[in-house]
Amino acid sequence: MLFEQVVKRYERDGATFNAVDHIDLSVHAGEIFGLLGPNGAGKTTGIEMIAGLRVPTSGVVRVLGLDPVAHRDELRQVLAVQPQHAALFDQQTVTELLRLWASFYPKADRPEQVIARLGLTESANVRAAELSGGQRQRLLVATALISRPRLLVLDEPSTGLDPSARQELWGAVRSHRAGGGTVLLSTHLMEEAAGLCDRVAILHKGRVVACGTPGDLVREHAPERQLIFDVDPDADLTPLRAHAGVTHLVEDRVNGRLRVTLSTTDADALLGVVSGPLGGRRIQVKDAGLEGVFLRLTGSAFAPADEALQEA
Ligand SMILES: Nc1ncnc2c1ncn2[C@@H]1O[C@H](COP(=O)(O)OP(=O)(O)OP(=O)(O)O)[C@@H](O)[C@H]1O
Repeated sequence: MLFEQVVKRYERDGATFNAVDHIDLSVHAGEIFGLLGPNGAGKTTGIEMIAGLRVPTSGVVRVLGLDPVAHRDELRQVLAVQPQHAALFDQQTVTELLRLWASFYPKADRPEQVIARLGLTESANVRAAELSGGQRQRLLVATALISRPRLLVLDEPSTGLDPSARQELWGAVRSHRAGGGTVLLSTHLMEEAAGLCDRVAILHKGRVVACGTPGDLVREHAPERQLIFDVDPDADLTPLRAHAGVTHLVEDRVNGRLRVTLSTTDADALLGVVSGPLGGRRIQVKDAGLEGVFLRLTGSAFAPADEALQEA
């Protein structure tokens, strides 16, 4: 999947703006690629251009070598998109709907297999209208998975899923990749981006502000770590304050002890000082992680998992 200088311009209140603003992006065969960005960053607009549902204002979009607008019918055989919202035939059961979907594709998976993989077995005979939000979301993902597409595109697939359903979804995504498929997904969940995706692009106001493996992005944009520990109240913190790798240090009195929280680019060396001469106890080390990268580059926090659950 390739984007070259892609622009999508919309009109709002009589003015135009670029919801997607000169994006270059390539997703390699066999990877799980995550699109992250605050609300309104342009993720869905990008996904809809991949699906051929929106025409770029300018630039080039290629999906598996094809132009999604000109070759939509051809692409439909090898690309599947799970939209954020979709109308389903509400009177059909989960199994009936998936049988119908499977019948459109020559090499589709068996409905029972996809149902089991996404933890929908207990809902197999439930009509779509009667599914819970999370079950309906899994059914949407199932309709995309069943055709065994070369490129699977998921728009916020974890929305509304509880933690165990999320694990099942991630298992299904990984096994799609293991079977040779490529996956592009948008997400608001840090855990999903960091744990599931091989590479991620962070979008902000229609632009790609960073792209790479989660590990590389953390090393490049948020290398600091936090050390939190307790010491005796009369401990001498001068060596820590003087250390070139310490960027921030805060002291709090907690139950007669001194609680120190510091940010550092040199956690390994400082750990030696804290646990050795300084006699630090209850030492915790925290990474800024992808969350730190996101915060630094977009100015917004990732939605906490609970909030993402409530969105459904
Ligand atoms: N048809 C449209 N006409 C005008 N503006 C639009 C249209 N569709 C989307 N937008 C605007 O374009 C911007 C990007 O929207 P988009 O839905 O692509 O963002 P997103 O990153 O998917 O957001 P979210 O995380 O909230 O789903 C937003 O400001 C949105 O309001």
